[in-house]
Amino acid sequence: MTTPRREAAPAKVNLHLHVTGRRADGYHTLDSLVVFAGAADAVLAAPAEGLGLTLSGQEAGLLAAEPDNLVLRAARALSVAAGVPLRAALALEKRLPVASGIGGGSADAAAALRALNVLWGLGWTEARLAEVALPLGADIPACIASRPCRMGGIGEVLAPAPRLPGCGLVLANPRIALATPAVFKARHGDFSAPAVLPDAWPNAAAMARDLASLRNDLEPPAMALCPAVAEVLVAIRALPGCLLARMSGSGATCFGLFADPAAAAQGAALLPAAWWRWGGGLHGAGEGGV
Ligand SMILES: C[C@](O)(CO)[C@H](O)COP(=O)(O)OP(=O)(O)OC[C@H]1O[C@@H](n2ccc(N)nc2=O)[C@H](O)[C@@H]1O
Ligand SMILES: Nc1ncnc2c1ncn2[C@@H]1O[C@H](COP(=O)(O)OP(=O)(O)OP(=O)(O)O)[C@@H](O)[C@H]1O
Repeated sequence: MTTPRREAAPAKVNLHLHVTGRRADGYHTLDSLVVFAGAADAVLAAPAEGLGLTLSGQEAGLLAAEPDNLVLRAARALSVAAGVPLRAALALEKRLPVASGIGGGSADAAAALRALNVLWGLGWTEARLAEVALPLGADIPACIASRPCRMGGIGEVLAPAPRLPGCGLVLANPRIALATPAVFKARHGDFSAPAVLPDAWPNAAAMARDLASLRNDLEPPAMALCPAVAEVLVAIRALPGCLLARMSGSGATCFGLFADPAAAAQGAALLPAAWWRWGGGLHGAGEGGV
Protein backbone atom coordinates (compact mmCIF):
# COMPACT_ATOMS: atom_id res chain seq x y z
CA MET A 1 0.00 0.00 0.00
CA THR A 2 1.32 3.48 -0.88
CA THR A 3 1.99 5.82 2.04
CA PRO A 4 -0.49 8.72 1.88
CA ARG A 5 0.87 12.20 1.15
CA ARG A 6 0.54 14.23 4.37
CA GLU A 7 0.42 18.04 4.43
CA ALA A 8 0.21 20.26 7.50
CA ALA A 9 -2.51 22.93 7.41
CA PRO A 10 -1.19 25.54 9.89
CA ALA A 11 -3.33 28.27 11.44
CA LYS A 12 -3.06 31.69 9.75
CA VAL A 13 -2.58 34.66 12.07
CA ASN A 14 -3.06 38.27 10.92
CA LEU A 15 -0.57 40.28 13.03
CA HIS A 16 -2.22 43.43 11.70
CA LEU A 17 -5.16 43.75 9.32
CA HIS A 18 -5.95 47.07 7.67
CA VAL A 19 -9.02 47.27 5.44
CA THR A 20 -7.79 49.60 2.71
CA GLY A 21 -10.81 49.78 0.37
CA ARG A 22 -13.84 48.06 -1.08
CA ARG A 23 -14.09 46.75 -4.63
CA ALA A 24 -17.17 47.03 -6.86
CA ASP A 25 -17.91 43.32 -6.27
CA GLY A 26 -18.14 43.91 -2.50
CA TYR A 27 -14.80 42.30 -1.58
CA HIS A 28 -12.48 44.41 0.55
CA THR A 29 -8.85 45.16 -0.19
CA LEU A 30 -6.56 44.40 2.72
CA ASP A 31 -3.07 45.00 4.03
CA SER A 32 -1.94 42.33 6.48
CA LEU A 33 1.21 40.80 7.89
CA VAL A 34 0.35 37.12 7.94
CA VAL A 35 2.22 34.42 9.84
CA PHE A 36 1.49 30.74 10.45
CA ALA A 37 1.41 29.05 13.85
CA GLY A 38 2.57 25.60 14.90
CA ALA A 39 -1.12 24.81 15.59
CA ALA A 40 -2.35 22.91 12.55
CA ASP A 41 -4.85 20.60 10.91
CA ALA A 42 -3.48 17.91 8.59
CA VAL A 43 -4.67 16.62 5.21
CA LEU A 44 -3.69 13.19 3.86
CA ALA A 45 -4.16 12.09 0.26
CA ALA A 46 -3.84 8.52 -1.02
CA PRO A 47 -4.61 6.88 -4.39
CA ALA A 48 -8.23 5.68 -4.83
CA GLU A 49 -10.76 4.85 -7.57
CA GLY A 50 -13.09 7.75 -6.69
CA LEU A 51 -13.17 10.77 -4.34
CA GLY A 52 -13.71 10.36 -0.59
CA LEU A 53 -13.10 12.33 2.61
CA THR A 54 -12.90 11.08 6.17
CA LEU A 55 -12.84 13.42 9.19
CA SER A 56 -11.14 12.97 12.55
CA GLY A 57 -9.82 15.20 15.34
CA GLN A 58 -11.43 17.04 18.24
CA GLU A 59 -12.86 19.89 16.08
CA ALA A 60 -14.33 17.62 13.36
CA GLY A 61 -17.82 17.48 14.90
CA LEU A 62 -19.11 20.77 13.47
CA LEU A 63 -18.00 19.82 9.98
CA ALA A 64 -19.38 16.28 9.87
CA ALA A 65 -22.78 17.41 8.61
CA GLU A 66 -21.39 19.65 5.85
CA PRO A 67 -21.66 18.09 2.40
CA ASP A 68 -19.27 20.57 0.83
CA ASN A 69 -16.09 20.61 2.84
CA LEU A 70 -13.50 23.03 1.45
CA VAL A 71 -11.12 20.07 1.04
CA LEU A 72 -13.53 18.44 -1.44
CA ARG A 73 -14.23 21.75 -3.21
CA ALA A 74 -10.48 22.30 -3.63
CA ALA A 75 -10.03 18.76 -5.02
CA ARG A 76 -12.84 19.25 -7.54
CA ALA A 77 -11.50 22.64 -8.64
CA LEU A 78 -7.98 21.26 -9.19
CA SER A 79 -9.22 18.20 -11.07
CA VAL A 80 -11.20 20.42 -13.47
CA ALA A 81 -8.38 22.96 -13.92
CA ALA A 82 -5.75 20.24 -14.51
CA GLY A 83 -8.02 17.96 -16.57
CA VAL A 84 -7.26 14.90 -14.43
CA PRO A 85 -9.73 12.34 -13.03
CA LEU A 86 -11.10 13.10 -9.57
CA ARG A 87 -9.48 10.22 -7.74
CA ALA A 88 -8.18 10.46 -4.17
CA ALA A 89 -8.87 9.13 -0.69
CA LEU A 90 -8.60 12.27 1.45
CA ALA A 91 -8.47 12.45 5.24
CA LEU A 92 -8.74 15.61 7.33
CA GLU A 93 -7.47 15.75 10.92
CA LYS A 94 -9.35 18.77 12.30
CA ARG A 95 -7.78 20.46 15.34
CA LEU A 96 -8.38 24.16 14.58
CA PRO A 97 -11.75 25.66 15.58
CA VAL A 98 -14.14 26.24 12.67
CA ALA A 99 -15.11 29.79 11.57
CA SER A 100 -12.62 31.37 13.95
CA GLY A 101 -10.47 33.82 11.98
CA ILE A 102 -7.39 31.62 11.71
CA GLY A 103 -8.27 30.36 8.25
CA GLY A 104 -8.73 26.71 9.19
CA GLY A 105 -10.87 25.92 6.15
CA SER A 106 -8.52 27.85 3.87
CA ALA A 107 -5.52 26.04 5.35
CA ASP A 108 -7.23 22.67 4.77
CA ALA A 109 -8.07 23.56 1.15
CA ALA A 110 -4.49 24.72 0.58
CA ALA A 111 -3.05 21.54 2.13
CA ALA A 112 -5.35 19.43 -0.07
CA LEU A 113 -4.12 21.28 -3.18
CA ARG A 114 -0.47 20.76 -2.19
CA ALA A 115 -1.08 17.06 -1.49
CA LEU A 116 -3.00 16.45 -4.74
CA ASN A 117 -0.39 18.39 -6.72
CA VAL A 118 2.03 15.64 -5.66
CA LEU A 119 -0.40 12.67 -5.76
CA TRP A 120 -1.54 13.54 -9.28
CA GLY A 121 2.03 14.33 -10.45
CA LEU A 122 1.10 17.83 -11.63
CA GLY A 123 4.20 19.72 -10.50
CA TRP A 124 2.30 23.02 -10.46
CA THR A 125 3.82 26.14 -8.91
CA GLU A 126 2.28 27.75 -5.81
CA ALA A 127 1.12 30.66 -8.00
CA ARG A 128 -0.76 28.34 -10.36
CA LEU A 129 -2.40 26.50 -7.46
CA ALA A 130 -3.36 29.87 -5.96
CA GLU A 131 -5.19 30.91 -9.14
CA VAL A 132 -7.38 27.82 -8.89
CA ALA A 133 -7.92 28.41 -5.18
CA LEU A 134 -8.79 32.11 -4.93
CA PRO A 135 -12.49 31.70 -5.88
CA LEU A 136 -12.82 29.22 -2.98
CA GLY A 137 -11.44 31.62 -0.35
CA ALA A 138 -9.41 34.82 -0.17
CA ASP A 139 -7.07 33.32 2.44
CA ILE A 140 -6.14 30.23 0.40
CA PRO A 141 -3.29 31.79 -1.66
CA ALA A 142 -1.46 32.75 1.57
CA CYS A 143 -2.19 29.31 3.05
CA ILE A 144 -0.72 27.58 -0.02
CA ALA A 145 2.58 29.31 0.79
CA SER A 146 2.15 28.83 4.59
CA ARG A 147 5.13 31.16 5.06
CA PRO A 148 5.12 34.62 6.64
CA CYS A 149 3.94 37.09 4.00
CA ARG A 150 2.51 40.53 3.42
CA MET A 151 -1.02 40.12 2.09
CA GLY A 152 -2.58 42.65 -0.29
CA GLY A 153 -5.39 42.83 -2.82
CA ILE A 154 -8.30 40.75 -1.48
CA GLY A 155 -5.75 38.14 -0.40
CA GLU A 156 -4.19 37.18 -3.74
CA VAL A 157 -1.28 39.67 -3.71
CA LEU A 158 1.55 38.18 -1.65
CA ALA A 159 4.84 39.96 -0.94
CA PRO A 160 7.71 38.94 1.36
CA ALA A 161 7.27 39.68 5.07
CA PRO A 162 9.90 41.54 7.11
CA ARG A 163 12.54 39.16 8.53
CA LEU A 164 10.93 37.93 11.73
CA PRO A 165 12.70 37.44 15.07
CA GLY A 166 12.23 34.32 17.21
CA CYS A 167 8.89 34.66 19.01
CA GLY A 168 6.00 32.75 20.56
CA LEU A 169 2.25 32.90 19.94
CA VAL A 170 -0.77 32.21 22.12
CA LEU A 171 -4.05 31.56 20.31
CA ALA A 172 -7.39 31.58 22.15
CA ASN A 173 -10.97 31.27 20.98
CA PRO A 174 -14.04 31.57 23.24
CA ARG A 175 -15.74 28.79 21.26
CA ILE A 176 -18.10 31.15 19.48
CA ALA A 177 -18.16 30.85 15.68
CA LEU A 178 -18.09 34.15 13.74
CA ALA A 179 -19.02 34.25 10.06
CA THR A 180 -16.54 36.32 8.01
CA PRO A 181 -19.18 38.00 5.74
CA ALA A 182 -21.13 39.22 8.81
CA VAL A 183 -18.03 40.83 10.31
CA PHE A 184 -17.12 42.66 7.09
CA LYS A 185 -20.76 43.80 6.81
CA ALA A 186 -20.73 45.20 10.35
CA ARG A 187 -17.59 47.29 9.69
CA HIS A 188 -18.18 51.05 9.53
CA GLY A 189 -15.92 54.04 9.07
CA ASP A 190 -13.07 55.07 6.84
CA PHE A 191 -10.52 52.86 5.18
CA SER A 192 -6.97 52.56 6.53
CA ALA A 193 -3.67 53.19 4.82
CA PRO A 194 -1.31 50.21 4.37
CA ALA A 195 1.21 49.86 7.20
CA VAL A 196 4.83 50.93 6.90
CA LEU A 197 7.04 48.08 8.15
CA PRO A 198 10.83 47.71 8.47
CA ASP A 199 12.82 45.08 6.54
CA ALA A 200 13.56 43.16 9.77
CA TRP A 201 13.01 43.22 13.53
CA PRO A 202 15.89 42.49 15.94
CA ASN A 203 13.61 40.85 18.53
CA ALA A 204 9.99 40.15 19.43
CA ALA A 205 9.75 43.25 21.67
CA ALA A 206 10.71 45.55 18.78
CA MET A 207 8.21 43.77 16.54
CA ALA A 208 5.47 44.19 19.18
CA ARG A 209 6.26 47.92 19.53
CA ASP A 210 5.80 48.50 15.78
CA LEU A 211 2.69 46.30 15.57
CA ALA A 212 1.14 48.18 18.51
CA SER A 213 0.77 51.26 16.30
CA LEU A 214 -1.26 49.20 13.80
CA ARG A 215 -4.72 47.59 14.10
CA ASN A 216 -7.06 44.86 13.11
CA ASP A 217 -9.84 46.94 11.54
CA LEU A 218 -12.24 43.99 11.94
CA GLU A 219 -11.82 43.96 15.73
CA PRO A 220 -14.54 46.57 16.52
CA PRO A 221 -17.24 44.94 14.33
CA ALA A 222 -16.30 41.46 15.57
CA MET A 223 -16.55 42.66 19.18
CA ALA A 224 -19.97 44.17 18.48
CA LEU A 225 -21.17 40.79 17.18
CA CYS A 226 -19.28 38.76 19.80
CA PRO A 227 -18.51 40.67 23.04
CA ALA A 228 -16.47 37.69 24.30
CA VAL A 229 -13.64 38.86 22.02
CA ALA A 230 -12.95 41.71 24.48
CA GLU A 231 -12.78 39.20 27.35
CA VAL A 232 -10.30 37.01 25.46
CA LEU A 233 -8.09 40.03 24.71
CA VAL A 234 -8.07 41.10 28.37
CA ALA A 235 -7.12 37.57 29.47
CA ILE A 236 -4.28 37.25 26.92
CA ARG A 237 -2.92 40.72 27.76
CA ALA A 238 -2.75 39.75 31.44
CA LEU A 239 -0.52 36.70 30.79
CA PRO A 240 3.08 37.01 32.03
CA GLY A 241 5.38 38.08 29.18
CA CYS A 242 2.63 39.05 26.73
CA LEU A 243 4.02 41.75 24.40
CA LEU A 244 0.89 42.39 22.31
CA ALA A 245 -2.66 41.01 22.08
CA ARG A 246 -4.94 41.38 19.06
CA MET A 247 -7.72 39.58 17.19
CA SER A 248 -6.82 37.56 14.07
CA GLY A 249 -8.76 37.82 10.79
CA SER A 250 -12.49 38.18 11.30
CA GLY A 251 -12.29 36.60 14.78
CA ALA A 252 -13.15 35.44 17.26
CA THR A 253 -9.67 33.92 17.80
CA CYS A 254 -7.19 36.36 19.37
CA PHE A 255 -3.42 36.01 19.57
CA GLY A 256 -0.76 37.06 22.03
CA LEU A 257 2.83 37.72 20.97
CA PHE A 258 5.59 36.45 23.30
CA ALA A 259 9.40 36.49 23.34
CA ASP A 260 9.64 32.73 22.72
CA PRO A 261 7.53 29.58 22.23
CA ALA A 262 8.05 28.33 25.81
CA ALA A 263 6.65 31.55 27.33
CA ALA A 264 3.66 31.28 24.98
CA ALA A 265 3.02 27.63 25.88
CA GLN A 266 3.12 28.49 29.60
CA GLY A 267 0.74 31.41 29.02
CA ALA A 268 -1.80 29.36 27.06
CA ALA A 269 -2.05 26.86 29.92
CA LEU A 270 -3.23 29.70 32.22
CA LEU A 271 -6.26 30.59 30.05
CA PRO A 272 -9.75 29.22 30.82
CA ALA A 273 -10.00 25.54 29.94
CA ALA A 274 -13.46 26.14 28.40
CA TRP A 275 -11.76 28.08 25.58
CA TRP A 276 -9.84 26.59 22.67
CA ARG A 277 -6.26 27.64 23.47
CA TRP A 278 -2.82 26.94 22.09
CA GLY A 279 0.69 28.25 22.76
CA GLY A 280 3.95 27.65 20.87
CA GLY A 281 6.04 28.97 18.00
CA LEU A 282 5.63 29.77 14.34
CA HIS A 283 5.01 27.00 11.80
CA GLY A 284 8.30 25.54 10.65
CA ALA A 285 10.29 27.06 13.52
CA GLY A 286 10.74 23.68 15.18
CA GLU A 287 8.44 24.60 18.03
CA GLY A 288 6.43 22.49 20.43
CA GLY A 289 3.06 23.71 21.61
CA VAL A 290 0.21 22.86 23.94
C1 LIG B 1 -10.41 38.45 6.92
C2 LIG B 1 -9.40 37.41 6.49
O1 LIG B 1 -9.41 36.33 7.41
C3 LIG B 1 -7.99 38.02 6.53
O2 LIG B 1 -6.96 37.07 6.34
C4 LIG B 1 -9.70 36.88 5.10
O3 LIG B 1 -9.67 37.92 4.16
C5 LIG B 1 -10.98 36.09 4.98
O4 LIG B 1 -10.76 35.15 3.99
P1 LIG B 1 -11.79 33.95 3.71
O5 LIG B 1 -12.41 33.49 4.98
O6 LIG B 1 -11.03 32.98 2.85
O7 LIG B 1 -12.87 34.75 2.91
P2 LIG B 1 -13.82 34.28 1.72
O8 LIG B 1 -14.40 32.94 2.04
O9 LIG B 1 -13.12 34.49 0.41
O10 LIG B 1 -14.95 35.41 1.83
C6 LIG B 1 -16.02 35.37 2.72
C7 LIG B 1 -16.68 36.74 2.69
O11 LIG B 1 -15.90 37.70 3.40
C8 LIG B 1 -15.89 38.94 2.75
N1 LIG B 1 -14.53 39.28 2.32
C9 LIG B 1 -13.54 38.35 2.34
C10 LIG B 1 -12.25 38.67 1.99
C11 LIG B 1 -12.00 40.00 1.55
N2 LIG B 1 -10.77 40.36 1.17
N3 LIG B 1 -13.00 40.91 1.51
C12 LIG B 1 -14.26 40.58 1.90
O12 LIG B 1 -15.15 41.40 1.88
C13 LIG B 1 -16.86 38.80 1.58
O13 LIG B 1 -18.15 39.18 2.06
C14 LIG B 1 -16.86 37.32 1.29
O14 LIG B 1 -18.04 36.88 0.69
N1 LIG C 1 -12.32 22.02 6.23
C1 LIG C 1 -13.02 23.04 6.74
N2 LIG C 1 -12.62 23.64 7.89
C2 LIG C 1 -13.30 24.68 8.39
N3 LIG C 1 -14.41 25.19 7.85
C3 LIG C 1 -14.86 24.65 6.71
C4 LIG C 1 -14.19 23.54 6.11
N4 LIG C 1 -14.86 23.22 5.03
C5 LIG C 1 -15.90 24.06 4.94
N5 LIG C 1 -15.92 24.93 5.94
C6 LIG C 1 -16.89 26.03 6.11
O1 LIG C 1 -16.17 27.25 5.96
C7 LIG C 1 -16.57 28.20 6.97
C8 LIG C 1 -15.34 29.08 7.34
O2 LIG C 1 -14.43 28.28 8.04
P1 LIG C 1 -12.97 28.71 8.49
O3 LIG C 1 -12.65 27.87 9.68
O4 LIG C 1 -12.04 28.69 7.36
O5 LIG C 1 -13.24 30.21 8.91
P2 LIG C 1 -12.25 31.31 9.40
O6 LIG C 1 -11.27 30.70 10.36
O7 LIG C 1 -13.09 32.46 9.92
O8 LIG C 1 -11.49 31.74 8.12
P3 LIG C 1 -10.78 33.11 7.78
O9 LIG C 1 -9.78 33.39 8.84
O10 LIG C 1 -10.15 32.73 6.46
O11 LIG C 1 -11.88 34.11 7.68
C9 LIG C 1 -17.08 27.38 8.14
O12 LIG C 1 -18.15 28.01 8.77
C10 LIG C 1 -17.54 26.08 7.49
O13 LIG C 1 -18.94 26.17 7.24
